Amino acid sequence: MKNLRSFFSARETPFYYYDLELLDATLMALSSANRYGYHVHYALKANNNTPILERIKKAGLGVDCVSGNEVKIGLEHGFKSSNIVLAGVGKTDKEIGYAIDQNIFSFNVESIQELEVIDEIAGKKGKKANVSIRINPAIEAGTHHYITTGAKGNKFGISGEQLLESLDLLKSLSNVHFIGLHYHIGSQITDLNRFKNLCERVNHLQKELQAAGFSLPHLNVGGGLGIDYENPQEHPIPDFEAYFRVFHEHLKLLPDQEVHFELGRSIVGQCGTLVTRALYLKESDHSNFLILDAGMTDLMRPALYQASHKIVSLSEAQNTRQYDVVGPICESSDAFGKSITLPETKRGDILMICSAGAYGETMKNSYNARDLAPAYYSE
Ligand SMILES: Cc1ncc(COP(=O)(O)O)c(C=O)c1O
Ligand SMILES: N[C@@H](CCCC[NH3+])C(=O)O
Repeated sequence: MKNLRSFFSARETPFYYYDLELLDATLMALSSANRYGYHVHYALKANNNTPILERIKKAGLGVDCVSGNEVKIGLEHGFKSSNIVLAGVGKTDKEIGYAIDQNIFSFNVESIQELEVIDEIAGKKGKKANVSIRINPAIEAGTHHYITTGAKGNKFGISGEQLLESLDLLKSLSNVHFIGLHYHIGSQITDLNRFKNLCERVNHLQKELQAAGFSLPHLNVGGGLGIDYENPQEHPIPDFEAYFRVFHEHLKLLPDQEVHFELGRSIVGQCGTLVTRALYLKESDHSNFLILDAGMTDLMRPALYQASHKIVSLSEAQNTRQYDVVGPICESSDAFGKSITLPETKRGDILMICSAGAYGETMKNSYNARDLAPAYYSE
């Protein structure tokens, strides 16, 4: 911590700091837990910084993208097009055309109309596009409702029934190759039973598809494994062993069927920290405010999902106090936590907002004409 304190103190705040050794250790743990030959695609939306992507590529992962630009970033960082999947409910014709030109591994198709558009665009190019159909299994992920994606009423994918009703159409489209099913039920899922429920839904639909004469070579079960935001120091690496075991034990695979995952947060979440300084302290009748120079423009998750990130103070004070920790943005939702116990803090003290590696920088913005926080790395 001593070295970090001087590294942090010498720099203008706020900024992101990444522990690349922790990222490497996380990638090692992921790879040793994957004893089943699963294909893991990194969800690039979680963090697309070059040093991070370089390590992920070196570890042999593919990428999961949600826009043409993300496909481009993946390719520019050396990921093979045969290891790239593209999801998204609103793919534009331009993005579809680009991904077809790049020969990506598969489109994760989110509506019947999109399927027809991909078929048409591929036909014009004289190509055949691989497609997996994204299924909304209508199960609860037990996470904040803004980050469930496979529950009733979510915009993602189509129902299993809709797929079964569309099989004749699928057979009739000559420019798409129906290779698999795709699922992703949500993010920051800590109850592994939710994934067991997913496996049961997958098994059920696979049985119906087989009865209809479809044996698909690929199954993509998405990502969503959560991290420990409360105790990041105690649990810096998620339990990938237990996670993969759920799928190994509960998925009923067809002979030679390949399984794909799309993990984001669990790979990069814990290696990133938002480093900030105390700007002002202000007591009112109701609150004791600690006003930071980092805010919701740097890390949006607390304002958007009432998410809580552990705050660590580098103050050396012995006594503690409770603070309402807020940012400088002109929004009352710009707060990192209420009644947080911290060492007594004074203007200029450095604080770390932990577990900010995933959906931190990729969601940062310049509202209030703010500067974008830069990134530094442990190497
Ligand atoms: C389609 C898709 N795949 C994968 C992910 C990655 O999720 P996570 O970062 O929770 O692993 C997301 C984000 O929720 C997603 O929307
Ligand atoms: N952005 C969300 C996760 C959603 C990912 C995309 N479906 C978060 O910060 O937790």
